[in-house]
Amino acid sequence: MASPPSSTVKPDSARLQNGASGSAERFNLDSVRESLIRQEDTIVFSLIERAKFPRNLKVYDESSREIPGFSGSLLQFFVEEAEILQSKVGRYYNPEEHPFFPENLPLSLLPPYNYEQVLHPAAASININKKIWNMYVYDLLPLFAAKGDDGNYASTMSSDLTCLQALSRRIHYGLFVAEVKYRDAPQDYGPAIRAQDRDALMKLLTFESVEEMVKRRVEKKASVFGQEVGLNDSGSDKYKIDPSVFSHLYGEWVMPLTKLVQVEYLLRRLD
Ligand SMILES: O=C(O)C(=O)C[C@]1(C(=O)O)C=C[C@@H](O)C=C1
Repeated sequence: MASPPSSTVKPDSARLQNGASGSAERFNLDSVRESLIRQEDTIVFSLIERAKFPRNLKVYDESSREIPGFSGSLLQFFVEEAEILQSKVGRYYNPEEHPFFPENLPLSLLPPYNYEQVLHPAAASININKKIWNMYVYDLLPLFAAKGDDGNYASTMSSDLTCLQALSRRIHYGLFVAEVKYRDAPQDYGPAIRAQDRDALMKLLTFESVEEMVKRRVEKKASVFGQEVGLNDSGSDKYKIDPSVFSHLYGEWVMPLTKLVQVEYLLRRLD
């Protein structure tokens, strides 16, 4: 596998909005990867927080009729209402943010912040949050949340919202990764885009050595951040979440979905 390309984008030609990296100065493959690395911390911390509560299956029951006039799960109600509020204060002006329930979101009551537009307008049509939702609720939660019900539904859903938004932000960050890669090598990506060749695009944007590093790093972060800390020992082998859950999460879902976002974006990059 060839070593990952380094970016040739001039810093002034495109500035990344204030993203998770906190940097508005550079837009290149290194800065985009730095943001992905920082977002790992957010994801690890948010899942550790969710692990304080048991599964609380009632929250995810789509046939429940708990909320008068609403058909769907308690979590669907909670996230929809949270997004309405967050939209009113401008969350979705940020091109890094993607709502789970984009239908009928109210306009912001605040004036838009002038985020630097580095993405092709086609980015606005890409939202894979339904896949992210199903992955989180049906695949990921059973891997780390203890069986049981403690009735703490509101706190559980608050944690779920934080996890879902962190995962969605990370996975849709593939839009920025793809834009950098295209700008770095239009001569490589152009023919595959014009041929609408998904497989060729997937091959071009995949770096297996980077993926291996990412999996090892998230597992290590989970073992550091999630370790039970006592005063009398130098470290324990008890963790709030089994660290291998994180390498599995990234290997099976986070990176494949980030790559799917990259392919979807690149396919439309020359529209
Ligand atoms: O770092 C990159 O080049 C990316 O495209 C990001 C990412 C990831 O999701 O972490 C995805 C695909 C690559 O194979 C390696 C890593």
